[in-house]
Amino acid sequence: TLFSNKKKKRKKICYIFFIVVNEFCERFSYYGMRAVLVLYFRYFLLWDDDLATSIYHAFVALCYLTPILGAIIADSWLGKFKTIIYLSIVYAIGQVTMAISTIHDITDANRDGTPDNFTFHIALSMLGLILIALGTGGIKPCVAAFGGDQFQEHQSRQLNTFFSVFYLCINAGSLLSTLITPLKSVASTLMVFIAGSGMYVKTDPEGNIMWSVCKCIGFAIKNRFRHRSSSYPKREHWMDWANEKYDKLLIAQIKMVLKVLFLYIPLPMFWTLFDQKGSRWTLQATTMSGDFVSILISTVNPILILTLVPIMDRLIFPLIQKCGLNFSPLKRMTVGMLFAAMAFVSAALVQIEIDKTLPNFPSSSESQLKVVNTYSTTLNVTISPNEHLLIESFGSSADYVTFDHQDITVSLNTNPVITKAFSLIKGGRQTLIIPSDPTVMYLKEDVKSKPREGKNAIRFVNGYTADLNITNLDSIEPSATTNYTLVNQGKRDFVLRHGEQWCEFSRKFGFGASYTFLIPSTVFSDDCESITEVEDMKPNSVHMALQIPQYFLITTGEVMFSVTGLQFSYSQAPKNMKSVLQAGWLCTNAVGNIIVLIVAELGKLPKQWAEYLLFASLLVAVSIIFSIMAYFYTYIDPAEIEAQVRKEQGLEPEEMEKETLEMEEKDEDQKNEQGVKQTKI
Ligand SMILES: CC(C)C[C@H](NC(=O)CN)C(=O)O
Repeated sequence: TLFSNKKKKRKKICYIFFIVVNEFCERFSYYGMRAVLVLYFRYFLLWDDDLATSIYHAFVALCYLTPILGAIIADSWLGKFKTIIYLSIVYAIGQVTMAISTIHDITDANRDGTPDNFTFHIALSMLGLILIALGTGGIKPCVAAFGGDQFQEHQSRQLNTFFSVFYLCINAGSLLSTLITPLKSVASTLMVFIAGSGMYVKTDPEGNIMWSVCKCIGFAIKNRFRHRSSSYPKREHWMDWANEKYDKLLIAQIKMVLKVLFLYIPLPMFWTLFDQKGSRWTLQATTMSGDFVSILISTVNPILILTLVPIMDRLIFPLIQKCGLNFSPLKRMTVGMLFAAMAFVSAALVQIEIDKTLPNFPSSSESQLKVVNTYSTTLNVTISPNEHLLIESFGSSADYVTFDHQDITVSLNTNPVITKAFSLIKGGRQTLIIPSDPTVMYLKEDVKSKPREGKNAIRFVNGYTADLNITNLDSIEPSATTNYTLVNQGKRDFVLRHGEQWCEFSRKFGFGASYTFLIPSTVFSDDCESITEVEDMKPNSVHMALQIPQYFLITTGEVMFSVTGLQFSYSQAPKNMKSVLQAGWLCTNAVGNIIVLIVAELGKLPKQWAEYLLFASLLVAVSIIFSIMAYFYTYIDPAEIEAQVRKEQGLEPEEMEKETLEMEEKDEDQKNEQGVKQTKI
């Protein structure tokens, strides 16, 4: 017996391995594609930021809505195994379609590197994304539930470990996703999953269960309405009004599912905060310093998951249990929400620090102006009505001057005095460039937000007497100013050239700054030494490491909330509705994403830190509501309830046991048979 038990255990580990590796590969493919999706929208389809982010969030929301479809197909029709196989094929077709849509040569007849027919590429990529959403979302509830199905009722500890390992694989897949192409991994996902085919415990679908559930609920509501008079005796539960027509077992199962779904109502709020990691927090990082921005953003969450899940499972939860505290799943989820709220408080504190260092940008009714002087002497600049600035040659005004009107007149104390009228841009920042011939002074528009991704915006004013060529820039005419170019952090070299003459100019950049470099007429004679710099925007000074606490808190929250939610959704579902409840759980994520979309569309509070605090407070309020709901929730053992109802229906426990035994024996025979077949092959 000992030998055969060990053998069974080893066999189980083996086929669980196929399932978790399958999840690893699938997440690998999904996150690998998702990581480059916004870039594809921005730089291939040439969409603007807003459209790219909206479509991205809509796609993510769709990926977490389609699980309902997958669950219906699995529980009512194909069974989980076949659903996973077929929808994985749809998934792979989606990835191929998406890949084809990125080949610009298909419509680039004139070979200029730009597609000629954007509509074709957009249509193809949208089709690809829909297929991917259908594939990834459709299989998601089935894989988790299918994994759970491999365990027997008494194996609840192993089941919990399975879900933790399953979650680890999700995150290991997402962590490594950038290294291997997504396409290969969909194919390997399928192969890994099929490889374990002969070993799995496959539960059969029980007819069109979803349709029966809807009909049963509809009947209960109608029947309750028909018997609304007080002369009819009350029933314990409103679903009991379906007793006249529907099987008691089905009614009991629906009650279990509805109880859990009701509990899910407040949960999207957690995901609303969680999913802002990828939007608001990423933007916050671009206003900070530190050279690990992209690495931090894409890897910190999965790395923390890989560390925290084992720590929680092996250390924290057992320790809490040893202290005699009952840290039930719903309590864990509540604490998870509170951690996410704390993460947002931490983000607000970081934001307050950042705000102290941010430039004072103009409001929508204001205009800001700075003056740069490349004239040969110091100038006294008067900006009507009462702004007087003294600006050295090849220098600038100390900071931007803010005006609440747009029409200004500028006078220079040259001989004769030069006066010129300008109209400033409302809500904009501009620089008045005074060239060597001040009569042609002109306005140049400046950046009015922090350069993206911690880059630096730089431009040059040519005070040299002839055209100049600067590395990577078009040639600049005398007295002209280039447009901004974005440069990365670190040391950058520029070569300035005019005919045979040249000199090299080096500059070390930080993060998120903006500079105007003034090139004097002596530039070649002093080997670029005399180039002066005007700091239009200071580099970021709050270090990105300050974001680590908020990532740590939200990931701790995720481990408590999400891993537990996954286990809870499986354990509280009746056998024939496991995928449906998994889908319901994933839908809370979709709704959370939709809320992010709506919030982004509605705009933000004037202060970002206030918005973070608002979200934190909302989640605390929601977690209080959830804890009250959880207090009234009684954990159930679906199998026990089903057995009890069966017993009440007259099916003797012995018969049931016999039935189960027969099924188990059948399963075992089937597996042995397949094992023999495989060995023969
Ligand atoms: C809604 C899911 C549980 C999301 C999950 N994401 C992560 O684990 C991210 N740390 C996924 O399945 O991708």
